[in-house]
Amino acid sequence: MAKLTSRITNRRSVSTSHAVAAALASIHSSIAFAPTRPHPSLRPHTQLSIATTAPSTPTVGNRIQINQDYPGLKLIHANPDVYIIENFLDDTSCQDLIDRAKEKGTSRSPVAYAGWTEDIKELLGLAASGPVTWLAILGAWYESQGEENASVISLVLHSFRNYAGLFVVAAVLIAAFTKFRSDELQKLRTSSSTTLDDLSQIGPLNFVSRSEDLFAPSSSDSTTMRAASYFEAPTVIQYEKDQSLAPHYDANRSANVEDVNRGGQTLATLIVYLNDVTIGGTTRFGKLPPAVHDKRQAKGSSNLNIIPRKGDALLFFPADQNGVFDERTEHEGCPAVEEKWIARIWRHEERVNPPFGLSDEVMQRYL
Ligand SMILES: O=C(O)CCC(=O)C(=O)O
Ligand SMILES: [Fe+2]
Repeated sequence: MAKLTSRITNRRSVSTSHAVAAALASIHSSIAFAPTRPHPSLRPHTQLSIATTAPSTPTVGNRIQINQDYPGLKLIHANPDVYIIENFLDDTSCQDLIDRAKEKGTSRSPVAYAGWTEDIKELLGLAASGPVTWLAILGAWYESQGEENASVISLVLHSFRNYAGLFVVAAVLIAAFTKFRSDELQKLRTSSSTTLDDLSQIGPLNFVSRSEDLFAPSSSDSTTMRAASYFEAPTVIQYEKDQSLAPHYDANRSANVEDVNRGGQTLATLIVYLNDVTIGGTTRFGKLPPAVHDKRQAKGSSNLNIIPRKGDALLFFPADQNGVFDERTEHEGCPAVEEKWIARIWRHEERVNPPFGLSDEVMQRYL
């Protein structure tokens, strides 16, 4: 034991461990881990991608342009902009969307763990720069105690070997934690839903064509693709009593990696309420103040909290025109007391190819 103590205070041992630490640090920095941020809080995001985390926000810029002359468009919160569009869909279209969803059959709404790639990188980075490195060095130093002629070289070699083993263990534990987290997220969304991409039907057709008019690029926009190219196919969502969607973000801070097949970042969310709801089932924005003068604002709520009214649409922008995540748009579907039906279109940053988006043939034929 005396030998151990003398070695640990020995100058050469200290500088050796510094050298090993520096060597190991250079290994994991060359793997280019993301810089570490405060540990994320668990939040849902739905694919509906439910976002688990609010990012450290770079400045949010302007939202995408919309047709400001769209009939019935009413701004109920400015910066971030939230609009209501009265009578966006007629009763027949609302009922058709419900009937088509029932006909196709709905299933438990999926929840994707948005930001999982960033979270894994971050956790691996934290583990690698902290416990993995120090345990590797400590283990190597401990092993060297048993050796007759322990040298700096053997200490370094032991440290590298330990580092590799511990890194694999950390990666396995982080993967298991990520899977657990992903399973937990599923509980935060209890509705059922389906997508409708058959535009020969009146409900989906009217929803998509009106959304095209709303999102149509202005004349100053150089975009040549038609507006519906950027849409995910409409999703119809049913909430039965007590079903809800916990606070979440529709944007994904890792959209450029995780949502490449879905057109990248979600730049706008358009929700149409398909039936009247007199109690419960409101759409609440927990970071925004109430729209006190609007009749759709839930009375007594200290946040922007919209009462579903058949045919009305709600429009907001989860990210700016460059895809920068806007954490102020966090929102939730409050627990339903009465049955609630909505239809949703997400407008993405890029073309959304089938099967998530609409095919060129369908758009040319029906729109
Ligand atoms: O049900 C609601 O009111 C909100 C739905 C929603 O946020 C979504 O589908 O992303
Ligand atoms: Fe949402």
